[in-house]
Amino acid sequence: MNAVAARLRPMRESAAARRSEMRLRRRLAASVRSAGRPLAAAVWAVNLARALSPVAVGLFTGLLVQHLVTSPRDTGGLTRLTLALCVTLLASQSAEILAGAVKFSAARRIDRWHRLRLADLMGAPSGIGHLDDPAVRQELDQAAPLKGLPGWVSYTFGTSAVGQVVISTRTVGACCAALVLACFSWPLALLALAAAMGVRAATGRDWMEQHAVIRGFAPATRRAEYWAEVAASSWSAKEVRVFGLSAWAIGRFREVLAARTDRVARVRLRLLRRLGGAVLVLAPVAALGLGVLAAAGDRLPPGEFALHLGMFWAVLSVSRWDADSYDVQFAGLPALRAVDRLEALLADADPYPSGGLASGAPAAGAPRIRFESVGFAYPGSARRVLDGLDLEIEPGATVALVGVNGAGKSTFTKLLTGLLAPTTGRITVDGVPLEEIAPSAWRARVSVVLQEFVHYELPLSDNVTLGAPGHRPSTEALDRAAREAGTEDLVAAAPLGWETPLARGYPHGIDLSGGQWQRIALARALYAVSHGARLLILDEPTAHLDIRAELELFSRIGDRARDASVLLISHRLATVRRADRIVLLDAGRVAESGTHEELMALGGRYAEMFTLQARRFTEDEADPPGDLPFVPGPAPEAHP
Ligand SMILES: Nc1ncnc2c1ncn2[C@@H]1O[C@H](COP(=O)(O)OP(=O)(O)OP(=O)(O)O)[C@@H](O)[C@H]1O
Repeated sequence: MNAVAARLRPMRESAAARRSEMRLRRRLAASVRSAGRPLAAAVWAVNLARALSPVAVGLFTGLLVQHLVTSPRDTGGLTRLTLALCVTLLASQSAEILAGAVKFSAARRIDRWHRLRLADLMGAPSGIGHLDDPAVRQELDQAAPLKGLPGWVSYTFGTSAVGQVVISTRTVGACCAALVLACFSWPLALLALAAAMGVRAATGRDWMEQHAVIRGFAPATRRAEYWAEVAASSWSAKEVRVFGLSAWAIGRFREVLAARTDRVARVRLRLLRRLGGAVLVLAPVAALGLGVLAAAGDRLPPGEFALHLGMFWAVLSVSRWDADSYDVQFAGLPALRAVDRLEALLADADPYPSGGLASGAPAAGAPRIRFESVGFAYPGSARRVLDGLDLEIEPGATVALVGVNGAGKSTFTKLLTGLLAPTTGRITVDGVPLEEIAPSAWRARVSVVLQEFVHYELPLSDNVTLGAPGHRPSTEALDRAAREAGTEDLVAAAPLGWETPLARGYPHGIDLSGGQWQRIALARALYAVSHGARLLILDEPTAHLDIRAELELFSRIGDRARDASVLLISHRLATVRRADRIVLLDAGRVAESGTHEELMALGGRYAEMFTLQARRFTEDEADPPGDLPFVPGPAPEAHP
């Protein structure tokens, strides 16, 4: 009994897999609705017309031949049948031409809908942990097949959804043709269907193998295309010329392409020999032989024989493996499977799943923040970037966080903003655990200049007011932020003032230097402070500025920073020396903490790093590192 069950299991599994694939195919075809009703209806109608036209052509051809043989003098009947055949052929050609245009428009709209669906999915969690999760990235790549295989075919979710409609309607057409055939001969109808399915299965394996070969080359092709881009792009032009990289980069591109073409050609030849010869030639010939034999034996009148032939070819159309089959197999179905897996993965991706359910919003003033034994490891990594970290940021204080590259300073800011949740320990704001505060409420209290701040290709004003998107933009606040961040000259000189687009591609658009972009990011953060943010996080806020510009900038923003607690991260120790407290991060925890004077007196790592930097400045005869006036002042007693 068990042996029988064991034998049946693979069959049951493959039947279940087929049923699941059919469900996915139905979902794929149904997603054509996202192109809008009229366009979706057009996709179905045009493709149905394409699929049924071989049946109609076969029918009218058979009738015409029969009429020619039986009533050659009936010119009226012959004319009507000829006209019907011509109209059918014309309709068939028109449907072919229309199909391309309809597919293009529908696929674009479906792609837009699909992209928004993925953006909604990825944007739903309030944190960013899932963005770094390799499993999520892999599913996202699979779910968004917008590029296809590099340098080979280009398919998208939209083209594969329309492709599924093409395949479904083609199957309907083939079944209609088989039904017509069955009216005359059931065996022939069955033989034609079997031949069609056999050819499809055999050539399907051929396509799969070819796809596997091309996929195997994908990483090399991607690299080669990157080199071709390096050789010909404006962003790389200077280095390419100075280093003389052009010929080398193009040579790499050619090498990979030649190797790939050679491999694919060999696979295709081998497969064609093995499969093509046997299946593509023998099966149709064998099936057609039946009809020919029947005709030769006078059992089929010529008209019916012509109809048989037409129907036979119509049935065989379902055996075709073309771009649509390819799209569905390698883009549409994998994308839908990946969307399902992505939904499951992201269902519990919120760093604080219960965020905002409890008492909630922090008080209005500068917050008191405590990190209590906080540990953190990135997903997929065993290394604890933070390990038992205890730290308090008092209301209105300026705390500087220093440490070597990779010490975990930026990770600290991600935890502080609730983008990531601690693996162990907890963070509290005014005594309330961060997981009990709604992410949106907490983030309205926080303003940041991140190391990798965003260059928005938007007007200058939007680049600043995005710091407080919930507030009506005010010119007064804009001008103040510009003054404090030192961008007022930039705004005055810009061709359209605040409305100047910060991108070259737009009319009157301008491009900014690294330092100017950094000032814009600062203006954005200060604009947020003037709209209620009470924790200002500055992660290397002046990395692109020279030391004089930095000095001048900090003297300007010192006053503004008085309204908020400030967390300042910088490798320039001269920048941080006037902070209320300097915290040195090492091995995932606070190694040293105190004022500049206290830490220098301690003679530990901070003192060593500061002395090293000071010596370098002295040797370079550059500005001494001692006097940057970043002095937000003592913590106020109470905050309105
Ligand atoms: N998304 C991530 N996934 C996995 N590991 C990460 C990720 N981001 C950072 N890390 C690792 O965490 C450690 C701390 O990185 P972090 O960026 O917080 O350091 P940092 O002190 O800000 O460094 P730097 O001074 O260079 O900016 C590094 O070892 C880094 O490789």
